[in-house]
Amino acid sequence: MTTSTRGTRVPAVLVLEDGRTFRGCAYGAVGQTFGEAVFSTGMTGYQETLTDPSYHRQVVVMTAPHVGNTGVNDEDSESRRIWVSGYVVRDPARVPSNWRSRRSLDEELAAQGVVGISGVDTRALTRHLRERGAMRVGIFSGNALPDEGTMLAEVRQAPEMKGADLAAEVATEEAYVVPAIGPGGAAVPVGEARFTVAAVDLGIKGMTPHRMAERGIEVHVLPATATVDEVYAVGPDGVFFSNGPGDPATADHAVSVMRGVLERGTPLFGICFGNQILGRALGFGTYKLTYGHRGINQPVQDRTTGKVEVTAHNHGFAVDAPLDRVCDTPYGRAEVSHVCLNDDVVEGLRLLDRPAFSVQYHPEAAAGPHDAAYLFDRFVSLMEGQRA
Ligand SMILES: NC(=O)CC[C@H](N)C(=O)O
Repeated sequence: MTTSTRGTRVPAVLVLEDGRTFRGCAYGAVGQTFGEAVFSTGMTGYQETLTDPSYHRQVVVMTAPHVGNTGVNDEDSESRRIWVSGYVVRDPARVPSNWRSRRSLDEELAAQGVVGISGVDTRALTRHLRERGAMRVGIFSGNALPDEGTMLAEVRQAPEMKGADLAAEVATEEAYVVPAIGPGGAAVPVGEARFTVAAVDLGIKGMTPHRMAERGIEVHVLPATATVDEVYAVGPDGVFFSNGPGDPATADHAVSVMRGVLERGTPLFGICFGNQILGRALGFGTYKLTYGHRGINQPVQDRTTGKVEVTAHNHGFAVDAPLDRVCDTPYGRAEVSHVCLNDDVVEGLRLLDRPAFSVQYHPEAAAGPHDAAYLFDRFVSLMEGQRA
């Protein structure tokens, strides 16, 4: 049973695995929770962040001081539920105000059993994570809290993100179809779309099939466990691998399915986890970033055009591929197509001899920015090229 903390001041404490603690008030559900502490720098889009399945098992610290101002609506969620395991804010809105708002963020977190904490100096916490790196954390709230030694011991027993295999925990169990959208916004009958795409769901966000549907693509979303035969059973013109939670080093099944697609030469597009899986399929390694990229204003350069885009990110791992040369892989030549201008992290991969590419960031970004939406058009061009 969870209760909302609205109007009350239930004490809460956040305990990092290195022993640093922050005190505040309960926000959302009262109880205790654990996860990996990460910070997001997005000033808007908290509903999309909370419902992004890639945040499964992460406690998200918002650097924007005011959160919850526009409440929660019935339209903007990226999936069926909130996935963050905990939520840390400085100064939540007391009264949400927006014409679409249906309930307050505090009520929504409580209704979904998500434990949060407010009144935290999120700037100090973010600086700490930036210096020491993402680490395990616990939030404990209630009128009778355990002593600090007990809380710290519990945090240190929680599972780490490195080595976590989480995609199957968030992905759909049943395949489903997102129909193409025709002129005037009408759904195109199944089977009559311009293109069919098999989308392997590793934690897909709702906006991704929508962005494809808008381009005349019928999207068959398949469970994370789908086999190469199941992918080809939908008769795809292209195959897509989604974003998702956890450590890409554990995604062996997805890597082997992707290799099956690369062998057949079907147009392939990957986003975020999908980019890391393409990296692995080509023989590159992946590694954990110190504190990751999360937010909606990260500068990325498309090295094929030289253009810089402002982009949405949510990743804690990255592909280890050389920036300065074209590499020979089992599937022909490959290169790093996109790079983050803040820290030179690999943000995209492109094959030169096969119709396959991927990006580490989010061209579908629902709260925006939309600078990278052209990547969906690139995927369409690859499918057109294959037909010609
Ligand atoms: N959004 C994603 O797909 C994240 C991929 C992976 N879980 C990471 O943290 O890097």
